Amino acid sequence: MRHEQEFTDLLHERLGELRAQAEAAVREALARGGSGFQARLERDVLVAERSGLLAAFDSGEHGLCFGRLLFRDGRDHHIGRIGLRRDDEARTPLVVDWRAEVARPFYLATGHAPMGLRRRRHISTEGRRVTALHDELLDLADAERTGHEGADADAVLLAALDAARTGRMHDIVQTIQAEQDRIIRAPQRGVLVVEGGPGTGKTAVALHRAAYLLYAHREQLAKRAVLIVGPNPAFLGYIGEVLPALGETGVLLATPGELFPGVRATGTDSPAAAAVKGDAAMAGALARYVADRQTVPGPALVIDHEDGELVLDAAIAEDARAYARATKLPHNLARPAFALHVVDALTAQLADRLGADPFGGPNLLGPDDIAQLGKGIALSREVHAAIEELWPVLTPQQLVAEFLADPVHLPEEDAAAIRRRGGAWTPADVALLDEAAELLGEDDAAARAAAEAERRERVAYAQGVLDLSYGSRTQEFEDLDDEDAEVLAAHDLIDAERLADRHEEADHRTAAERAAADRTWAFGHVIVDEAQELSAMAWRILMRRCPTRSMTLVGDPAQTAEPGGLGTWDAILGPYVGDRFEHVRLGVNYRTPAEIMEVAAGVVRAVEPGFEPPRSVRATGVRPWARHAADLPSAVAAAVAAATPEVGRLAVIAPRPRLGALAAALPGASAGPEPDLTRPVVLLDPRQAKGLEFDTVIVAEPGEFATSDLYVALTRATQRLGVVHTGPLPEGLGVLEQEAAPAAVA
Ligand SMILES: Nc1ncnc2c1ncn2[C@@H]1O[C@H](COP(=O)(O)OP(=O)(O)OP(=O)(O)O)[C@@H](O)[C@H]1O
Repeated sequence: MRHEQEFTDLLHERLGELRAQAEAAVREALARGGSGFQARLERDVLVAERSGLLAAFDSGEHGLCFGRLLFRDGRDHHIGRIGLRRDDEARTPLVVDWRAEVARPFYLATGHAPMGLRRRRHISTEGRRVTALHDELLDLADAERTGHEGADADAVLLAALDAARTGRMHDIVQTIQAEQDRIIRAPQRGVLVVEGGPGTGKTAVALHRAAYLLYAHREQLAKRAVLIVGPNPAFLGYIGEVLPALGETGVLLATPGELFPGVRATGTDSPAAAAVKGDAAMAGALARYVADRQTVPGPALVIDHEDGELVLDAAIAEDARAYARATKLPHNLARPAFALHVVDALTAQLADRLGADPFGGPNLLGPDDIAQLGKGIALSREVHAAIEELWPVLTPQQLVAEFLADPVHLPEEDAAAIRRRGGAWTPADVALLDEAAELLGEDDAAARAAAEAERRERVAYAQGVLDLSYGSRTQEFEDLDDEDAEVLAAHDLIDAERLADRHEEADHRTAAERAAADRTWAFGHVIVDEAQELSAMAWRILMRRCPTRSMTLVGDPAQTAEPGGLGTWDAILGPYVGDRFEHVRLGVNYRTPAEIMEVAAGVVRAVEPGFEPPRSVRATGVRPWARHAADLPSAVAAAVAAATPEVGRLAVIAPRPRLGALAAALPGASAGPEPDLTRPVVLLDPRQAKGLEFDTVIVAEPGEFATSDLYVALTRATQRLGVVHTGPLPEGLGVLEQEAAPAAVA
């Protein structure tokens, strides 16, 4: 213990030195000022690079070193959240980044396959203090004893699983399991589907995979950024601290409704409307709708022009339209071809009339005269108005709003489900907007200008960095040392492409920030959580954002609830990659104790007899309970009062129509569209509860849940589950022990 404490102290000392160096470099660069493009560029590069280092050092504050590998050949490595090296000539590693290849035995070695290990040590810390050691002997011939050899190698894992929840997901670098490690480090290329039941660590694995890929392919991914798509804002808040805690910031977190820059999808669709809008048929309907806007006049348009009347008839418009469509360009980009053709035709018409030889000879106008006529026509406001009428310039917003007001090319029933005049955009509309933007060839100029204006308003980045380093001084840094110099030096480096893009005004934004403002951004890797929920139309957006198809898709078909959800992975991926995707399964549930999982599985088995849930890694001996009540809100309030733990979090999960009454009965609970999950009591509907977890869960009126929603709700608890109902219990929950109401209410 003393030795590991001394070593930890040394690491924190080194981290402090490195932090001080990075801060000094930033401050010096900013003070240097300098004018001119080159000077500013250099300063930017340095500031960005050092700020990346500072972020990594910050992440090393807690649990900097959590493991040690002692090899049979004498090698001895400490493993940490980030890597640090000594300040000697050889830059000797002090602690190795958990993602480095040499750290792998920490996660994979077993007694059967020790990978050269003699001993594996788990080091538990609180702040800078080493609190416990757990040694596993992998070489039984090893006679050395430290007194920390554990009979139970899973003690560290079980302690993590039992810990009270905080409303924020934590990283699992200390306890990644072998099956998870293989997924985290799977090759970057291609589509990897990770499937598993509730609590099998799909989300945790996806996030650690992002961290791993950013480490292993730093140069490429710092440039292109990683996109992580999650089902709702509360979920993104829940997972948002994991990657920063691992020192990674090159990631954009978004819901599918946030993928169209400049649009905030605050509206909601009925399930029927969401299903129609999510269907792949929508792409065809929109394409035909755009084609409808490329019109030919019924009666010819007669245009007043200074040199005489011009007649734009159906024949001219049809020819021009065929010509423009043949370019295969999107609508707005093909319009100049249409306009050109119309202007040429009208010019020929005018020239025929003005230059006609009364004696029947060839036209009297020369090429220059005709060119002059053409110029006049091309500049004519009336001609422009006629072209605009036949082939208007369209924005995605305008097109989709008009389409929704009067949907066409759909069966009447579908059209009726989505018909809407005005109102806020919904998440399902975002997929339509993106589709429209593709069809129209909108160049995003407006969105870019808006993003740029926002950027200018922000406090200067460089000043922000300085403030950050000063601000954090008050917290007294642990001295961390900087790991693998090569890793950290490459951290967040500004890439050549970005430099080349620079104009007079430097662009301080990270790749992730720039990606957020750019509809056409191609991400280096895309991770989709709760992937089973996405509609065919939402997949179209994601595939456009990831032309390399380097993707990790995470989901559980048994938890599918969205009406537009697609079902099988073959159906989802077939149109994009055929059958060329990897499919892996996680089978151990780390969240839900066996007692609760058994009940949840029973609910699914009632409709799907052969259903096999993931195996719970632990049992708590605490049985879930049910309570029949006359009045739901007061019974739930009493159950919450009786169950709220001193530490940890409690969630009440109820059908959406019940939330209002329950919120009134639970004044202390956080509720609404974006609840604060760090509060002791949270009130959610089952969709909001997706992906989250709480120490205690109370499910209200389970008879009103759809089966998949109920399965989600029942599997959110890490410790205790209760059910309060006024109506009958759904099949499968009858096994619950009925409990009397708490004394105060009874
Ligand atoms: N190797 C591990 N060590 C420690 N904790 C783990 C490990 N794997 C998973 N967990 C924990 O188990 C819980 C469930 O993980 P996670 O949320 O990633 O599961 P999931 O498969 O996404 O679940 P769901 O489908 O229900 O959303 C989390 O608290 C996570 O931190």
